[in-house]
Amino acid sequence: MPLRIDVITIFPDYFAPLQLSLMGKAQQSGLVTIAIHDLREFTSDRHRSVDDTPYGGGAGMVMTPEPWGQAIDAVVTDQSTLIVPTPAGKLFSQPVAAELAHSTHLIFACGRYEGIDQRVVEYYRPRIDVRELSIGDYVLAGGDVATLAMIEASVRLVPGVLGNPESLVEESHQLPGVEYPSYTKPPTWRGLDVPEVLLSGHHDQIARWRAEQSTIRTTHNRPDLLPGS
Ligand SMILES: CN1CCC[C@H](Cn2ccc3ccc(-c4n[nH]c(N)c4C#N)cc32)C1
Repeated sequence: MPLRIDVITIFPDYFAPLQLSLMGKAQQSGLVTIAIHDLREFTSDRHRSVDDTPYGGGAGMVMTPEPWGQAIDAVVTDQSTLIVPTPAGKLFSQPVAAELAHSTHLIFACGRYEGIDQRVVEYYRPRIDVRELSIGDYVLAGGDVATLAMIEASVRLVPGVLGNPESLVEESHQLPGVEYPSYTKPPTWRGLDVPEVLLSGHHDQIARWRAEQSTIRTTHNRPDLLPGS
């Protein structure tokens, strides 16, 4: 059963990249089906409006609930998971990507303006799995880029999508922390040599060096990922 993904957005063109590279191949292979829906197709006024002023005042506009209700109702099943990208959401992570990769049906609601009327989440929460997710502690202009990131991170984990499953095995055995540095030909580039141990053929020494490099990089760049931190 392929993973089905429905994306609802006011900027369908944002998702053209999903036809390229790994995501495109995953769709061609039938492992994943991705459909993009223009929210404005679900409006009923001649201006095809999707936003209005916020109750309680405040800057900006809020996306009105009815177009979202119409659009989600058009694709939802009892197997659906509704993903709502928002800076207020739980942090998206590799374990979450792995969960989504094993879902049956994902619906991404890409908000804009100041976000989507909260009653959309409240309406679907008793009916299906609803997840408000954030891709990081910075503010984007909408949920579209976050949706692209979450789709790519999740779909690459769908069995059969990655040509070489070995890379997933290596990734899953990744020490707590960041990856070691990678090198390829030429052995010397602009006077800079590849670390000798990588040319030695001594796999135990290479594994030890890579683990050391991962720890050094994690300590410098991401001490929060160190064990016991
Ligand atoms: C000034 N306002 C503040 C609230 C959000 C407004 C823009 N916006 C509207 C919809 C929407 C969806 C996601 C995100 C977002 N930002 N950062 C992340 N990690 C996200 C994720 N996932 C941002 C969004 C801008």
